[in-house]
Amino acid sequence: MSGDAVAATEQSLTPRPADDGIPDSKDSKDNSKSTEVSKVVEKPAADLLVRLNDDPALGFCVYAARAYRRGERLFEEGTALEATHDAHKEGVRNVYERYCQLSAERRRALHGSFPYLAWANGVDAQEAASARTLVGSLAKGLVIDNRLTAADHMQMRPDGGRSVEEGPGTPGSLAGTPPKKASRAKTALYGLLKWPAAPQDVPSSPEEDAEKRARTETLDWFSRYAFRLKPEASFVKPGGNHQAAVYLLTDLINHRCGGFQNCRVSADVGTISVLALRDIAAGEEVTINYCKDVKDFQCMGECCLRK
Ligand SMILES: C[S@@+](CC[C@H](N)C(=O)[O-])C[C@H]1O[C@@H](n2cnc3c(N)ncnc32)[C@H](O)[C@@H]1O
Repeated sequence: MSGDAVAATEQSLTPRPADDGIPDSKDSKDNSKSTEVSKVVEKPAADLLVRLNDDPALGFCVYAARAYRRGERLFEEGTALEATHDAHKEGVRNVYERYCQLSAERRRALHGSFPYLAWANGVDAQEAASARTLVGSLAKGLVIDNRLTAADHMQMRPDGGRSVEEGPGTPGSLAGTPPKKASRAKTALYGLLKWPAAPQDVPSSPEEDAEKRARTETLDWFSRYAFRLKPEASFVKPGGNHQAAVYLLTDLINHRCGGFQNCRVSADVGTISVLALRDIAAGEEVTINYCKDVKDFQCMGECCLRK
């Protein structure tokens, strides 16, 4: 993968306009019914486990639960949210609208993977953590470790340094400390991204304030996590607007500098795969290289800590 947050995928994608890639409960055979989630999780870890790292700075980490051979696919998953997202054109960004159009179940799954998104949209932290099992039930061929409690979850995701202007209990406010959000080097690509400031002289209701914040933060979250899809795979032809997408699990894979990563991503119609670049041992952390030339990003992987 190249680039920071919204990185171009290695292969062309053909987006599915009416579908964000996660199978609906009704059309999946195996599948996303929450009653079956525990069965899936109880099985021996066939493919992959997601666990929290002990290091609070890194947040989620993805670990291989068995050995993989070079070239082998670790897992594949559908797109969790796809949107039109062009850094230069405010009018064509539809991230928040696409998020709101998702079914409640799909939004819940996103909250499970992305506590920051949950916070931005006023979702209770415990509720967001409990939704993590959905990641396992919606993504294909994945086994998710759901043994961690919501408390563990929040301990591992401390305040990312953002202040909450309104205190708990204020009407329309989002109580609590926002979970840390990713700050990949994608900011270089989407540095121009700024939601227009609200006019100061127009009084707004608490509800309007809450929605304004949800819009701003949802867009910010997306710009940091989304993979930018190649132009030829966009709804709009090359030279037009950019499509970008987030994935429930692939987005939780941490970075290692060039030569130290053990995987790469490869995108196909509505899905993304994670492929082993070399043999991977059971228990090893799955890593990718976010970008060849990562700026404004202090790598805390062993590749840099050893230096
Ligand atoms: C795409 S997310 C990866 C999943 C992330 N651990 C999480 O819980 O959301 C990218 C973020 O993870 C953290 N991260 C990943 N790899 C890192 C590394 N090598 N050094 C420092 N931070 C890293 C940074 O906060 C980065 O902004």
